[in-house]
Amino acid sequence: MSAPQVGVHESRTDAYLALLVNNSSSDNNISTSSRTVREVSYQDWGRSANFTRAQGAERLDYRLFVSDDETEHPTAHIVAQIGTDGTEGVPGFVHGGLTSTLADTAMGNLAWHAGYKAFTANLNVDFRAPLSPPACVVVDAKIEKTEGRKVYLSADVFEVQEMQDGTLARSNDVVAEATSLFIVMDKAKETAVTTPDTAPQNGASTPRVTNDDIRDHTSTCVASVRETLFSPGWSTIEKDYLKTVWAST
Ligand SMILES: CCCCCCCCCCCCCC(=O)SCCNC(=O)CCNC(=O)[C@H](O)C(C)(C)COP(=O)(O)OP(=O)(O)OC[C@H]1O[C@@H](n2cnc3c(N)ncnc32)[C@H](O)[C@@H]1OP(=O)(O)O
Repeated sequence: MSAPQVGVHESRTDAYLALLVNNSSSDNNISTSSRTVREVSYQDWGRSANFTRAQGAERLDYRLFVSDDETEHPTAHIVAQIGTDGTEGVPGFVHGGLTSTLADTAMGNLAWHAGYKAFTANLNVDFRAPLSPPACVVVDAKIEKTEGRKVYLSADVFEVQEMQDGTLARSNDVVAEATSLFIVMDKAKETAVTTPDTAPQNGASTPRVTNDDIRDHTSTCVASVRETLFSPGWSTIEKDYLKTVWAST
């Protein structure tokens, strides 16, 4: 397994990633220290015009991980920051479509990485608690079952909260619960799917978030979370967790 390709959010999102491992519980079997995950790099898609990547630090940024072990039950995980620019539905609250998109993205990618070239045919989302931007969330997706061309998946969205002592923790209260049915495409449709090599180049005009973008971020809440994540303490913890999560590091 090759080392993860780290992006500009290395310090922050790797700290979030630690939460995937740190907050294991009996009812959440994906977050065990024995599970290895690998990051699905933005680079893996070349410059494809991926909708969720056409955002910015003030809107949405995330990293995607899929389990990399030889398991019958692969999982996918997203750690995301939802900014304050254009992310609201009801004023003051994150648009449910954005939350749904993150769930769909985690489930869709899981399906594809498990070998199912499939479309979302049906997506159900129960919004359990409101989310206020800026927010940090973790999405955990898994495959429930498959029947012929049908792939049934589920995803839970949890908020990452900053504790009084400045540490981060994943809330046990779910923000949203999603279920979906993906249908493996028939051969005719398969030929229409652009691969990273042939994808349109319009992604080239999509600016990647830079460290300057992050530093320029003016939201006090996000700034506070960011400060925590960039702190030296987190760097140490991050390395320890990376050793656990990525066997090769
Ligand atoms: C290199 C790595 C790249 C990785 C990239 C990862 C990208 C990840 C992207 C991230 C995520 C983003 C993801 C995205 O954005 S996917 C994009 C958004 N989704 C779409 O555009 C899908 C649009 N719909 C269609 O194309 C067709 O309707 C599909 C393909 C879904 C089925 O049409 P098709 O003609 O092929 O199939 P069929 O009609 O013969 O039906 C077959 C069976 O399925 C059952 N059925 C059908 N629909 C439904 C339904 N709604 N509820 C319940 N059941 C349904 C149907 O009854 C039948 O069952 P049965 O009679 O056999 O029992």
